[in-house]
Amino acid sequence: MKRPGGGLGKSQPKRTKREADEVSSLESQLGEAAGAPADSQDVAKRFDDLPISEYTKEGLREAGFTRLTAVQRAALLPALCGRDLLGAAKTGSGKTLAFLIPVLEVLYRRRWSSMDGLGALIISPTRELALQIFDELRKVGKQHQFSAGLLIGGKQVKAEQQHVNGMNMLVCTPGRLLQHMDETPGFDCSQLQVLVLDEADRILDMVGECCYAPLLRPGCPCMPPLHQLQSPDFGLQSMITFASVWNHKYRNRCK
Ligand SMILES: Nc1ncnc2c1ncn2[C@@H]1O[C@H](COP(=O)(O)OP(=O)(O)OP(=O)(O)O)[C@@H](O)[C@H]1O
Repeated sequence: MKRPGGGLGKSQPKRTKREADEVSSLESQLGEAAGAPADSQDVAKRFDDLPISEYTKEGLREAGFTRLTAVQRAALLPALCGRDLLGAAKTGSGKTLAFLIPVLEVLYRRRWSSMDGLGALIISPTRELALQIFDELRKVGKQHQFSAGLLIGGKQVKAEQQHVNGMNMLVCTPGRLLQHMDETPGFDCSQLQVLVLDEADRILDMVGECCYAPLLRPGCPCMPPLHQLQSPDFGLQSMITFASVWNHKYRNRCK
């Protein structure tokens, strides 16, 4: 796990004028895209043509990603515009980048810093998947300054507790997340900007019928109910859920 403020990649100075200009330009491009009818939007085929930061583009280039997959073409622009997303696509179709890029970009545009706490929570059903997501996050987020942590079973919870409250992004499995909610003093998810459930159908099978509101456990003090997180008093901009199979059970539970 990275230390608070340690960043996903190299250390960088405070936000520069170039970054501030880039954020306003991105906000205006995304504002236009959000206002345009969906069928009139020209969907980018290459990452370089997307309205995303140079840091993310550089991370993608370094990792060898140039062209969007079909699920990325369908999901990225709406998610970048801050819309909630409910998607299903088969294994290996590139869902991970379809949610990691919006996570990085929402925090970047909101000028999230090490002082702002937990801004993005990505929940995955298994350790192996969580680890894969974390590895991909480290690659594409390399140029950003955010701190990121991986919370999965099989490690000493005490060691994680020393750093978890300083993380901007967490990739976790449901059981370990619940453990931190129960046992880590000051663990706070109330400032979340983006919430991602990968393989949401499997997560819901694991945690039962309590669904997303309040995510994993009704009445949990460190995680306000979803409707509150989405109110103007809180900042949740988007919730992204993906499954590898689309079925009625998944759709009904996500309502
Ligand atoms: N645009 C892209 N160009 C090239 N390779 C890509 C692209 N997007 C994703 N990949 C690669 O394709 C592989 C599968 O992607 P990913 O793990 O995101 O799929 P997934 O749909 O999440 O599958 P799973 O359900 O198994 O997690 C990964 O190795 C990933 O790095």
